[in-house]
Amino acid sequence: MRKKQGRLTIVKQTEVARDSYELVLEGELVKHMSQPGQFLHVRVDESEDLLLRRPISIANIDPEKEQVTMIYRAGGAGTKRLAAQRVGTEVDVLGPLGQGFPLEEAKRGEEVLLVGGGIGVPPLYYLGRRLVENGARVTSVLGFASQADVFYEQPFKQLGNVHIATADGSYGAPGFVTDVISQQSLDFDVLYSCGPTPMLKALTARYRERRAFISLEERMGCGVGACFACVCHVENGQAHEYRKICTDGPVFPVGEVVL
Ligand SMILES: Cc1cc2nc3c(=O)[nH]c(=O)nc-3n(C[C@H](O)[C@H](O)[C@H](O)COP(=O)(O)OP(=O)(O)OC[C@H]3O[C@@H](n4cnc5c(N)ncnc54)[C@H](O)[C@@H]3O)c2cc1C
Ligand code: FES
Repeated sequence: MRKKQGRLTIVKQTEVARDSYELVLEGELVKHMSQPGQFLHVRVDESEDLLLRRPISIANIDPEKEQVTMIYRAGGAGTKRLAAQRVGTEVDVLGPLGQGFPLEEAKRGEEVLLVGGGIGVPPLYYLGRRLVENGARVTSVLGFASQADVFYEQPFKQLGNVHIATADGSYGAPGFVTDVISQQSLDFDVLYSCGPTPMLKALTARYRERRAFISLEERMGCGVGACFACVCHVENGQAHEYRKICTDGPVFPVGEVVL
């Protein structure tokens, strides 16, 4: 597939939780974006010291306005630089990249469980919107470190039932998303998840035999299949069998790759 790259203009940049920003970009490149779970590779600014792009998931798309929303945590040098960019600034974006969540796996009327942790929550919002449009019934379980980190509870509530968990117990249920799933006896036809590796490992251990899909947000370099920084091994595969998270993923069927 031909690489897509363009300059998008910042039309909104708001802090939605502690050190977490909702960034809305506008421009022609957005017309190529439609698959939930794909990501954009963002050049945070034009300075020489931050040449490496940062991968950030698509959290929402408004095709009519040609706007894409991302939600990111400003944790390191690059994302902090991005958070300092103001409305009206142009940002260099490569994408959409990767293989997103398979929407067709959830049929009309089926129960879908969205399980997100921290910066893994954003791509599940656009996924949930598309699933609801397709007639699936969506329940979301969203985990955060603390109350100050919680974002997008209301938008998710518009899609269906929402359960929030915080690790320190300051909001919602105390503990992890997996605790909530057990306590509430939540079941599903299809599960989609994105979040930290320990969470994805726990879900894989439980739901290996189920219709479940996980998105990996851990390792990335070039974003386009050229550098091998994102390689992961296939479960029970030969030593030479691998997948590239950037081009084969970031979404994989549960149990396909070694976490
Ligand atoms: C497919 C994908 C989707 C993602 N979606 C989101 C999202 O929607 N919201 C969000 O907040 N974060 C997301 N991330 C994580 C985000 O890319 C990292 O938090 C970010 O790159 C860290 O950059 P930094 O400038 O804060 O840190 P720095 O420490 O300055 O980063 C240094 C280098 O390491 C890389 N790096 C560091 N941590 C990560 C990481 N966890 N994943 C990938 N590369 C990393 C950076 O890209 C950069 O090249 C996603 C990651 C991937 C792979
Ligand atoms: S990030 Fe370079 S090959 Fe995947």
